[in-house]
Amino acid sequence: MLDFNLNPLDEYRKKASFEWKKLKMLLHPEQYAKLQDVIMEKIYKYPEFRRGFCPESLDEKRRITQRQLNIIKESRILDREEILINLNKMPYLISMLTILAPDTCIKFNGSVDLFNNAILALGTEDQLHYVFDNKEGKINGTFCLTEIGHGTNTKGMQTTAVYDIENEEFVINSSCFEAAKCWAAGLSQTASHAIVFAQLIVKGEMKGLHGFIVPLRDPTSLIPYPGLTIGDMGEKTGLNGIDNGFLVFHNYRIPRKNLLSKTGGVTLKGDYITSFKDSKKKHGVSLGHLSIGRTYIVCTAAAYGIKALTIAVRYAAIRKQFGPNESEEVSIIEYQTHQHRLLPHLACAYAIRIFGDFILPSCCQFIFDSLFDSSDEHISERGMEIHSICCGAKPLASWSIRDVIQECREACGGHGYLKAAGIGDLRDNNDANCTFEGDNTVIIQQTSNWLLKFWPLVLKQSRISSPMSSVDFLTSATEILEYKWEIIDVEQLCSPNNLIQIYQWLVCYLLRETYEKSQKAMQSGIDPFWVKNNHQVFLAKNLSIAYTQVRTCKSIIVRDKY
Ligand SMILES: Cc1cc2nc3c(=O)[nH]c(=O)nc-3n(C[C@H](O)[C@H](O)[C@H](O)COP(=O)(O)OP(=O)(O)OC[C@H]3O[C@@H](n4cnc5c(N)ncnc54)[C@H](O)[C@@H]3O)c2cc1C
Repeated sequence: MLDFNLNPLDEYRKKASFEWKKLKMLLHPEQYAKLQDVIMEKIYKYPEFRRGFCPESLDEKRRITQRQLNIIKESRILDREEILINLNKMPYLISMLTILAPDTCIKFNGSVDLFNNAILALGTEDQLHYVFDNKEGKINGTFCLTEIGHGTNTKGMQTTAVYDIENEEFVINSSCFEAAKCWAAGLSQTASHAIVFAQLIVKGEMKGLHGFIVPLRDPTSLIPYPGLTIGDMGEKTGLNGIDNGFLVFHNYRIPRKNLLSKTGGVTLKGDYITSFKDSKKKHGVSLGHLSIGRTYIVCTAAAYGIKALTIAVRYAAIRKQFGPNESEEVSIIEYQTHQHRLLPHLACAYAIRIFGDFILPSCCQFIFDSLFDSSDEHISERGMEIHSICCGAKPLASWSIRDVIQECREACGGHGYLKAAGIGDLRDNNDANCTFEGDNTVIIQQTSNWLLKFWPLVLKQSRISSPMSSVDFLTSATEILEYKWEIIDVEQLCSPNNLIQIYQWLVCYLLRETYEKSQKAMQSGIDPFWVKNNHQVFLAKNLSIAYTQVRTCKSIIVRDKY
């Protein structure tokens, strides 16, 4: 590892109480540093990855993003088969691409991963060719769930797919403007195929939300097919290389075989079939598959935060204001307030980065096992657990990094507000992390809902264990709640084991409080919908956060366990 060239940061680099090379090796083991070089060599030869500082038009941004996406597909950098050889390299790739080409990295997630994973999770073997075609760049995917009228409430979605027995086709319609699909990445200009979620209607009966593979445009000319109105969402606060669009269906027909029918299919004669026996199992597995985007977000958020902190900490070492006398000014990093503002965020970004190193490979491993290894009897429970961890991890990471970036911006004063400082773009890009793949405030409720199922087992004094062991400590919940700490100094307080014990106590406490208060409210006749709503702010939301913090701390301590 090369030393830095002489530069104005040397004064502070020399003062470090640790060896920076050792720390770097811990975070970036040599094999990944080499991988980074290999990838840079692969893609840096393309001018699309060497961009200047000139502002680009919206069209140009989008053209470059699509070109970059094609290059990533062609060079197979994020190819599933490549990654399966060493799952741990995935977070490094995502972090690197997030810094190099954030829009492209996010577009890859929407148009390749979400599209392909929906087919792998919900589709059948005959539909796998779409996955390969998408990977090879023969088609471009997009994922259309959100509608104008309903985003997080998927049950309320109004796009319909009615089965036409005579023609063996589904007829898709947007019943009103509110049913228009919106936001999907790549939909506006580049996607040739979409995964569309619509209410399935068979013989006049509603069968609930189902996924369909819908051809949108000719893959070569990219001209939309008749029966569709496709438009653009317009310029966004960030990530403008991505062509997010909207879509309205007018009696649009697709073949019967385009229904993703792993959990429920329709026969030629229009009978709805579903394997009730293991539908619960399939649900858990599907949720696990669809978690991958949230694990990406943990890694992209960490990468944004680390970049913002690098800028702010370096700036703090160079920037001088005030001093003990008129002739001497000191670097702003010397100010207690400045350290207090930046250093906890630095620790937080490290923690999220390491958590990403754990959660993304865990999710990839889960997807791999669920597809190719039938020996895991608990695969469905594992899917549920991955889903529950990710529904806490995405909010924790994106909210924390939102605060990290904002503090970094302010810590750089007026210069931090310049476009050229780069912090504003990081803030705008991370902002979307709080909303897409499920709004933070809403998805975090999935984590607490899952945790609440374990409290009755605590009351029965049953042994609690889960495939990824994230709730095993609840077996000792009663003893944990009795813990008394005799901590004498900060060092002891911050020892990893103490921190985990403290967070575990908090999880047990919040779990007991949320459960007991909800039960009491329910017994008094309050509707379960309002009971859940009324216990979010001080209980359920904090419960999910504390549980995710336990997982984060554990991934730091035992980062090589998984
Ligand atoms: C850049 C970007 C890219 C996107 N890409 C895609 C894509 O590729 N495909 C796709 O299908 N969608 C995509 N989306 C849409 C995204 O998934 C939705 O915006 C998101 O799910 C939130 O839905 P909504 O916008 O309808 O917000 P709403 O659900 O209307 O939420 C609005 C507010 O109400 C609050 N709220 C809602 N319900 C509750 C509740 N029960 N309890 C408490 N508070 C609540 C939320 O916290 C939120 O603050 C994208 C969005 C963005 C910004």
